[in-house]
Amino acid sequence: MRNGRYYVTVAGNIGVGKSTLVGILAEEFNWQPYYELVADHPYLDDYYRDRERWGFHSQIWFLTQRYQQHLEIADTPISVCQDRSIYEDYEVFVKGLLEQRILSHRDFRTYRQLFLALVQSIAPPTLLIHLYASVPTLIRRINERDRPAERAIPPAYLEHLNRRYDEWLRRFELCPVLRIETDDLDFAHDAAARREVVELIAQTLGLRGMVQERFVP
Ligand SMILES: Nc1ncnc2c1ncn2[C@@H]1O[C@H](COP(=O)(O)OP(=O)(O)OP(=O)(O)O)[C@@H](O)[C@H]1O
Repeated sequence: MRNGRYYVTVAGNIGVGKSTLVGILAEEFNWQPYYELVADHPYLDDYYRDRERWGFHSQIWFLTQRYQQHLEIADTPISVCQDRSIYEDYEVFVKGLLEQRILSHRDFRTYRQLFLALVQSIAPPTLLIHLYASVPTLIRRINERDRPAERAIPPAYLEHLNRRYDEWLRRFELCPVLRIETDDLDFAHDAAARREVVELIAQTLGLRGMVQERFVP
């Protein structure tokens, strides 16, 4: 806890349940939620048409939005929970684009310089929650949500992202990491699973007594 408030960030693959969990934490603990901004992305259509041409522009847009959100979080006087952090932009997505040769080494180095300069001024989270699900589960959840742009996401890409998350989080040392396996933990629809996940996070943060009180019928 920094200055008497928690900053919890939720990391994980597409459709794993990050925004669902952020909503739950905001409700349970009265924290300020911060969701991912994807609307109004001015490069997205161009990017899907020609990834090599627009990948760098698109990532700079994401980085700018995320940095602004981190500044807002730093200014928020109460505890916050965040759907994806700036670290994932670089460690999972940008490094992934380099690996897939969508981003050139030259653009990658430029991005990295900017990223490293920006993160220097950002306070690390109190806790990073890594939500994990296997690819078949991710596909089921993405289909359930049914966003047109996501219908064509190849399973191999979700697998690649799962690998990138694991590789990154093995090295991550900025704050404690709580990994939650969600294949058999449906906190979106099942009240008992929701209680279980809230309790686990509360215990991890040392909030246990407070949560138990909330559960008294
Ligand atoms: N633990 C869970 N078990 C089963 N279904 C879940 C679980 N968590 C979320 N869902 C369902 O999966 C879908 C995706 O959830 P959500 O939008 O929270 O994912 P996300 O990680 O925020 O995705 P993205 O980053 O792509 O926006 C929703 O339909 C949600 O109800």
